[in-house]
Amino acid sequence: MLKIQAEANVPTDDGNFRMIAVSEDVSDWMPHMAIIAENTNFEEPVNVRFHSECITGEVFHSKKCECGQQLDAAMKYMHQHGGIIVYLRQEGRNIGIINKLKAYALQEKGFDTVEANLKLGLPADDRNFSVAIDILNILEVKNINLLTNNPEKMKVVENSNIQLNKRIPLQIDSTNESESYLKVKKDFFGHLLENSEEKK
Ligand SMILES: Nc1nc2c(ncn2[C@@H]2O[C@H](COP(=O)(O)OP(=O)(O)OP(=O)(O)O)[C@@H](O)[C@H]2O)c(=O)[nH]1
Ligand SMILES: [Zn+2]
Repeated sequence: MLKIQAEANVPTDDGNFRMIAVSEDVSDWMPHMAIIAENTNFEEPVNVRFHSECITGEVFHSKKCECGQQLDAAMKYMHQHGGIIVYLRQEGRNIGIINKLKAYALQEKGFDTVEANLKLGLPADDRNFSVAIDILNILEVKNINLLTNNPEKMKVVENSNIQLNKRIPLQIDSTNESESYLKVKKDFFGHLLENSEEKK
């Protein structure tokens, strides 16, 4: 059963967060994390971000995707308004870093982010967000504002016991390197992304 294995307060550049490791087994070296801003008010709808791991973007600042900037923006948002980042160990839309790098190698040959996964015999997106719902239940969160552009994440909340009060967009402007990736997110996955021109 999924449970809290350990928790502690951690100061960051974006304020203080309670960092909680959640897994089924205490020997799990890659537990999911819930990080809770210190000003979070559980009596009101809680700002929540479900964030899937992306070591290339978050740690090494890859320009191929916007994951690192989304995580930074989410931390700043939670610091300002209160809220929780549920950090899910779903590297590469849950195909793992080895397969993601294999997919990147195919992307160098011209395949897009979806085609590359399929070419490897893997699903375009192998994530299941029900674990994020389980984590919110462990934290006794009942009503949320979800920071996302991904309609799949919204669907999961709508089909759960947790109330979705509203969506808060978390859009990062595209760069030359991320433009085609974000276009596939919009066209194939139906992400709620506005074009930069439309935004102006
Ligand atoms: N397989 C694969 N995964 C990728 C690629 N680029 C980024 N990712 C992964 O895509 C995932 C993006 O996760 P999120 O930012 O939580 O979610 P999202 O589906 O983009 O939805 P948002 O909530 O709108 O950001 C991470 O797990 C990344 O590692 C790629 O080219 N191939
Ligand atoms: Zn990424």
